[in-house]
Amino acid sequence: MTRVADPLSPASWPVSLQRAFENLPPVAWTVALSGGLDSVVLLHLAMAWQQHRARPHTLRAVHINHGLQSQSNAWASVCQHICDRLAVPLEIVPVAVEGDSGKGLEDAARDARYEAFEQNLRSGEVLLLGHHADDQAETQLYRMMRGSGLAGFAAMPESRPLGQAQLYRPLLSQTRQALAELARESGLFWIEDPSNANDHYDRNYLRNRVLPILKRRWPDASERMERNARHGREAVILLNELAEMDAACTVEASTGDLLLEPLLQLSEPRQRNFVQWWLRTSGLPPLGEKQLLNALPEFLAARADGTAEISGPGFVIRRYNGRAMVLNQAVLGHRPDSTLWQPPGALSWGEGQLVAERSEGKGLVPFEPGFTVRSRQGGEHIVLASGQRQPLKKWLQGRRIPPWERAALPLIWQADVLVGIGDLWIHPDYRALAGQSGWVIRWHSPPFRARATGAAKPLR
Ligand SMILES: Nc1ncnc2c1ncn2[C@@H]1O[C@H](COP(=O)(O)OP(=O)(O)OP(=O)(O)O)[C@@H](O)[C@H]1O
Repeated sequence: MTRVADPLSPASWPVSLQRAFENLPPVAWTVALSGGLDSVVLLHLAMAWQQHRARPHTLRAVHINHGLQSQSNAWASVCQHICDRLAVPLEIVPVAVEGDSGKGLEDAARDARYEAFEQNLRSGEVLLLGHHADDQAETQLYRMMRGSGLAGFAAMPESRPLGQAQLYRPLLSQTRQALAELARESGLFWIEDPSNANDHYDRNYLRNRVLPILKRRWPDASERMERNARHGREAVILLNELAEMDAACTVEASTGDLLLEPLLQLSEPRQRNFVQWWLRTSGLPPLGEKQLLNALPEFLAARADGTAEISGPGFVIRRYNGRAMVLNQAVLGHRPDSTLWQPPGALSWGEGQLVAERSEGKGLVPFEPGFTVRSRQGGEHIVLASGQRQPLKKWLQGRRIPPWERAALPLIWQADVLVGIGDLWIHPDYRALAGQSGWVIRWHSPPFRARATGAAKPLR
């Protein structure tokens, strides 16, 4: 960096840094302050920028105290001291990190931190993080070693939504060395995290051992990798746009199910890209490598009414009637025991519910002492309006009701006569007539389609 008198003055910043700050929305900024070099520099730069621009919007800082190290409270005090000197309000947020969540302490702490950021920020606010080019290179290498695919290669975006707020990383184009020089020249102080020296952790190993080797050969390795990451991010955007275009002809608007015929017209890589996008936008985890390469082609090529399925955590993809649908594993295969039911009132039936309301001239004629509700056993018949009998199986097939929904349907019996099926059918001889009151039945079917439990995790 070429410096004029004050190294913190925006006039002496490299153009890339000026541009990054220029691009930040002119709203309230919150700096995520860990007390380490990157975020301490970031806080001073943000302050200098605001003074330089004479912008009236507010600046504050937030420190997340994970309470994981003996010095955690000392870190919080240092952050407080730095902010007091700058007259920047600081909020210290303690979080509980669950070490036994199976993710590893580092990942659990990171998840807790981002959750705390999200809760701490108000709508329209901007959170600034101190990630720099070396963090980006480290993240890219780390994800590449985990085999995270193109999204991993794309590493961290410059900005992304964070709940109702927006997260930005204005230092991504700066190296750690440049930030350290600036901090030293400006007489800033910060804390070195002792755990950064522990090469047992993958990220530290990459930072302390691997990146220095790469930089000896290619001094600008971090900048090159950030360039690659940017290409990766653009490729991710383009692939998402392609999937959105494919969705126009392969997703049934009313149900969100996949239409198999148009999907099969796409090339195999495009099918894979689309299916992953489809799952992600439904808030579900993407398929693993083996499922994507082996199970998916088998599933797509299977007989339309075959038993092919692909399972994921909590969901299963099945096909029926030329469509693929994502089903909620928890509600499949329920066959409740036979139950006596005396309307009015509701009857819980497996994961669904039967409700009866009295009405004039409509619904099922009332019976004392009520009905018996049973699951399908096989071999049942229904009576059509013409008086003809028809096997229930054939009738259900004709209405294109998928097998798992058939199994969950409540069959309503009066003695040994099948008088109703959920709210789909009533025996013609048992319909209430004009002047007669009857039970109008509503069947709230179980939530078969898997719904998102939360939005898909974005790139960090
Ligand atoms: N305890 C913390 N409180 C507030 N902000 C933090 C804290 N830890 C990290 N940050 C923010 O995150 C930035 C990156 O920190 P760091 O490099 O330690 O993260 P990381 O461990 O690589 O994880 P990730 O990059 O996923 O956040 C910091 O510059 C700072 O802005």
